[in-house]
Amino acid sequence: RDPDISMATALRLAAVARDSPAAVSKLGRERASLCAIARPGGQCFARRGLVLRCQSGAAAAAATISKGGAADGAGAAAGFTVVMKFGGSSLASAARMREVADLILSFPEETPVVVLSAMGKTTNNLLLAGEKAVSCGAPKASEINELAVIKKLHLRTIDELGLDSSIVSGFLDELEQLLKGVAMMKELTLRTRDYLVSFGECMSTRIFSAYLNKLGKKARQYDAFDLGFITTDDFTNADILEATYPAVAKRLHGDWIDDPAIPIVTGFLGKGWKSCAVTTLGRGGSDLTATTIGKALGLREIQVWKDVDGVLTCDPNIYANAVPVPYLTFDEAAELAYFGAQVLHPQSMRPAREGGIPVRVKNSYNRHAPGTVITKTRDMRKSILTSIVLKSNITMLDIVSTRMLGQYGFLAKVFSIFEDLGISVDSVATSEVSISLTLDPSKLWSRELIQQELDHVVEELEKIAVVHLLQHRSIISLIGNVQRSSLILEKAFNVLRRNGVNVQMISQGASKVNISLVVNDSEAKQCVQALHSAFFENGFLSEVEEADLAQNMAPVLVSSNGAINGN
Ligand SMILES: Nc1ncnc2c1ncn2[C@@H]1O[C@H](COP(=O)(O)OP(=O)(O)O)[C@@H](O)[C@H]1O
Ligand SMILES: N[C@@H](CC(=O)OP(=O)(O)O)C(=O)O
Repeated sequence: RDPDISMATALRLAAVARDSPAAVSKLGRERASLCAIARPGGQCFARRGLVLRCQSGAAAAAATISKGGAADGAGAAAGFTVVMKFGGSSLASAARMREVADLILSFPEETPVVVLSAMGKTTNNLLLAGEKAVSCGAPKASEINELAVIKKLHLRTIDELGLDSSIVSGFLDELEQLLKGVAMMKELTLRTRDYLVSFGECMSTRIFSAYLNKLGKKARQYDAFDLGFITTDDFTNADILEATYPAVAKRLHGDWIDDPAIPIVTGFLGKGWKSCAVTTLGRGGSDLTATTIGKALGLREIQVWKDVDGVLTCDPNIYANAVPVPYLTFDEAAELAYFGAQVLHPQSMRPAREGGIPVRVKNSYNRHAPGTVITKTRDMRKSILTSIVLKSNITMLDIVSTRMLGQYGFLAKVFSIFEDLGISVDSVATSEVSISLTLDPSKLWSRELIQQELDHVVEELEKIAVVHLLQHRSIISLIGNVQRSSLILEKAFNVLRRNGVNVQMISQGASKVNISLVVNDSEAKQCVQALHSAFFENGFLSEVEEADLAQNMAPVLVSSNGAINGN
């Protein structure tokens, strides 16, 4: 009976009224009013500055619901409930687009914002086409095989969905012109590369939006760079800036009020704040687009639909016995992604964590599988090891001080060299006179001159240390419960010793959920398989659970007279 509540509060109440009627059953007529507010029409009045007065029957107490309200109510205010993101694997053909449309329409109770990646392997093909254009010469640019593959896929999809080819023909012509331009210039800058790959998402979203409209479900296409996604100007790996959240909320919300239609947004893309050019958020960046929209609109849930039954205990391409992990925390998911699990973009958990919005990883090929739910906290009591991640082809540096500098002078100097060269370090293990570390391959891969760069790092470090550069190494990351680290390490080293594998570096933070082990590339896959069978397939986890249970019960016996005896 609050006489004056904000729209955001009203919407939260409305959501409770709609989603859990039992919790508000005593409200009777008020519940009906609240449910009405949850409908798009109800919310529009308040958003436009009009005031809703909720009269409660005989009691005549009224609640005034006025515009007010924080950004966290914006999405709900416009009626949006979830973000549904579909990756390239979910959108590889016309048949898959039909499936995805059917999937979205199978949730009539939801009003989604849809985020799409490029169709199938289009991003890879665009990148390959760009690289070929650099060296093929302008007359040959039109004949690049990947260009033909991209044209064929999009035109066939359009045809099979019964749409008009004009939806993509302009993009395909411009793409060919762009490749000719690259061929003429004989160079592909990072900025041009981002513009080039943006064609994938620009076309997939236009096709899908037209298809939904054809089915009679009103949809509206958005290019993220026009929607308000403002980023740094770090082409190929841009960061989303704070201004994005209110801008995206305002635009989606305003458009919905004027003319409700399901937004179909390009994933992966943004607009550089200085250059105003198209930027991309790093490979797999559509996950980040989805979580950013989820936070901007304060939605109930962010769904990322993939081609696997959720986040699995390891990469199914490395080991087919991988099984889904039902629950993860944002920290675990971020660590997993950062250390190489392709299933999620490394930065994508940040907006979801900040907005406190659950992320659900689902399989668009198996929609009834429960998937993985990622939240801020989860019950860790039974958790030991959650997932094993492999990051291959990394470079390790073994740096031993020549003792020219004191201990902290040495560490400071080593890290300042990496800072000067703009190279990120992944994992570190250190003693008083030596440091072993691994370098972030994604930072190196995005550059052309990897070997020269590494030589330069070594040259700089050799001024103060003896340096061994060790290539073709892999990091195996054990993502698990930090409280059980001794148990995880005991088991892991047992397995590795039995397999004759020598661990070359180990790194574990104090509070982190990740233990990283460095081994040779050549033995890494076999290690992951052996570790997976030992932890997940041989009843180990249930054995530990039983042992824990026995241990917790054994020491404390309650006698019949109620006295407690330690044992
Ligand atoms: N731990 C893991 N759990 C699930 N999938 C993983 C894992 N590690 C790697 N993958 C790979 O990630 C793929 C899904 O991610 P991605 O290709 O980015 O999907 P999408 O393109 O649909 O967004 C899976 O097909 C699988 O091969
Ligand atoms: N199409 C981009 C962005 C993306 O997120 O793709 P996917 O959702 O298919 O991983 C890429 O391939 O990197």
